[in-house]
Amino acid sequence: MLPDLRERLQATFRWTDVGDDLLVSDRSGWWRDPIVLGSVGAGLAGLFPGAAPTVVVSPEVTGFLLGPLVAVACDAGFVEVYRAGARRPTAEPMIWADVPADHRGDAQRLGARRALLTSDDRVLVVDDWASTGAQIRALARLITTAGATYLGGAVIVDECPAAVSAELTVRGLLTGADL
Ligand SMILES: O=P(O)(O)OC[C@H]1O[C@H](OP(=O)(O)OP(=O)(O)O)[C@H](O)[C@@H]1O
Repeated sequence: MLPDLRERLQATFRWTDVGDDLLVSDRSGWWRDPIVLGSVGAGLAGLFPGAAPTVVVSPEVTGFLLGPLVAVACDAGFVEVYRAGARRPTAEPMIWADVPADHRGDAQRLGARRALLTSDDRVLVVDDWASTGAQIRALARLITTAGATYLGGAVIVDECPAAVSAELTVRGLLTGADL
């Protein structure tokens, strides 16, 4: 299944030329494609065979689409991670982790509801893309601060430097070079 999924992810991805020699990724074709949507959850879960996560954690916004697909494939639950300032504050107590600079060079704070992660949890971070790894690094810190076990990061595209992927146990279905 995996070679077909990889090919399908490549076939349904586009770069959009926004001028000034700048290309931005258009990932919407992945979600529009029933085959990708139906198989990407199991595909990402399969990057961590035997890991048996109890919870999948993903940042908004794309992670809210992708994370639950992986959670279902793992028989795990799902916890949302919000970006500070992106919406009205969450009412429940939160646990936060700072991202000094993301792939755009912007600082961020990522937060999850404190009560949803416990020392019994084995947590898999899921996202569509890892670029510098800064957000996954912050999420790993958030998870361990909560007392839970960080298993790694499963992403569709891993374009982190190899040392960063190894440090953070990031595994991808595709590399940046595949696109
Ligand atoms: O490895 P990093 O440098 O931390 O970058 C990775 C992040 O960048 C993208 O998010 P984006 O900010 O584009 O938000 P989105 O989820 O709304 O697409 C992607 O979905 C990851 O969350």
